[in-house]
Amino acid sequence: MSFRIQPTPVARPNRCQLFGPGSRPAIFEKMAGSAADVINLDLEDSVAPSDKDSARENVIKAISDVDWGSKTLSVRINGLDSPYWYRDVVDLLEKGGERLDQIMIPKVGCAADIYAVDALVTSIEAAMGRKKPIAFEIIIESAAGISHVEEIAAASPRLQAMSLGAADFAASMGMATTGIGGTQAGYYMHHEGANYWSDPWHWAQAAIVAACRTHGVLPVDGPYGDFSDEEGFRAQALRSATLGMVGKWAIHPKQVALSNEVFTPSEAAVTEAREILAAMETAKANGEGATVYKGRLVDIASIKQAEVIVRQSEMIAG
Ligand SMILES: CC(=O)SCCNC(=O)CCNC(=O)[C@H](O)C(C)(C)COP(=O)(O)OP(=O)(O)OC[C@H]1O[C@@H](n2cnc3c(N)ncnc32)[C@H](O)[C@@H]1OP(=O)(O)O
Ligand SMILES: O=CC(=O)O
Ligand SMILES: [Mg+2]
Repeated sequence: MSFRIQPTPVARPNRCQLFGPGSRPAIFEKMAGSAADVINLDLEDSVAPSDKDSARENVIKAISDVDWGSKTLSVRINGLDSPYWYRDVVDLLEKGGERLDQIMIPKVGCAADIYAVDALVTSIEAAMGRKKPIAFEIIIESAAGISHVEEIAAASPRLQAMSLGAADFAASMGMATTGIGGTQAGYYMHHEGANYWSDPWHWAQAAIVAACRTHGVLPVDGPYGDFSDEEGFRAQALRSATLGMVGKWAIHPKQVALSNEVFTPSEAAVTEAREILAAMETAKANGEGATVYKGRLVDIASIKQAEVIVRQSEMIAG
């Protein structure tokens, strides 16, 4: 326990982040017309080195030319280990216009990475007289990133969201897989003749959720590469939601509805949460801190659990 109140993350829907390569401007309108809450135009790993400059130009033009509606508009810049990132930041801030909400910093390994981008962004914003400060989101996708996840979550007041990037994470950790997220064939327990698959992403997700919740940042699950496997995506997303994450990336339009469905509290869940709140109101009126709801204990902690679901549902409904 701590006397400090846990900070509340920004109140905006983040159920699905739809990605698209900045080198593929033909899909930008389709992305804008999707049901994703967040759009991520990518300058990083879905863009070939030879296309980096033209992709940046496409993205800068699309920020103002495309009608993004009320979506959160984010651009993933290149990593700090590349020769491209500073030009991404300078051009996005100088030429991108006020519609851009956020930049995503990939492969963050320590708090100083965020400090470096923050310093550059802060200086350009001041020079340009930008009215709306740019928010940050980052990806934890390396051994260094997960090792320093808590200092990273605390690194800047600009930081709104943090994602687990399963592909680069697996590579950095030396994991024996080419799968991007989801069940991994080799990760199972064997007991009395049967195999039981476990979740190799669980510990990293739990570390991200804890760091994010400590510092008021939205925890988000990253990509699920096999976009033909809807049930695999749903299972991964359900595990993430159960663990405290608020949304997931879509790397194909097929995944948007699935993600929205999983990360929107169901009517049944909201009804039950409201009934628990009502039961606790009655308990309070009777001078009790604990009572019974559907044959199980509910107490003052149950109010906070139920409020998580009701608040999420109300925020999504607007
Ligand atoms: C590990 C990471 O870093 S993940 C994040 C970076 N990666 C990305 O951004 C990749 C994003 N996704 C893509 O580039 C593409 O979806 C691909 C390459 C996976 C598949 O592209 P395609 O072969 O065109 O897919 P497919 O033929 O199934 O597309 C179906 C329709 O959806 C459209 N579409 C495809 N991808 C997207 C997208 N990301 N956003 C919006 N629309 C899309 C296609 O244009 C096509 O539209 P149409 O029916 O009007 O012709
Ligand atoms: O950037 C995302 C990842 O999975 O790597
Ligand atoms: Mg990556």
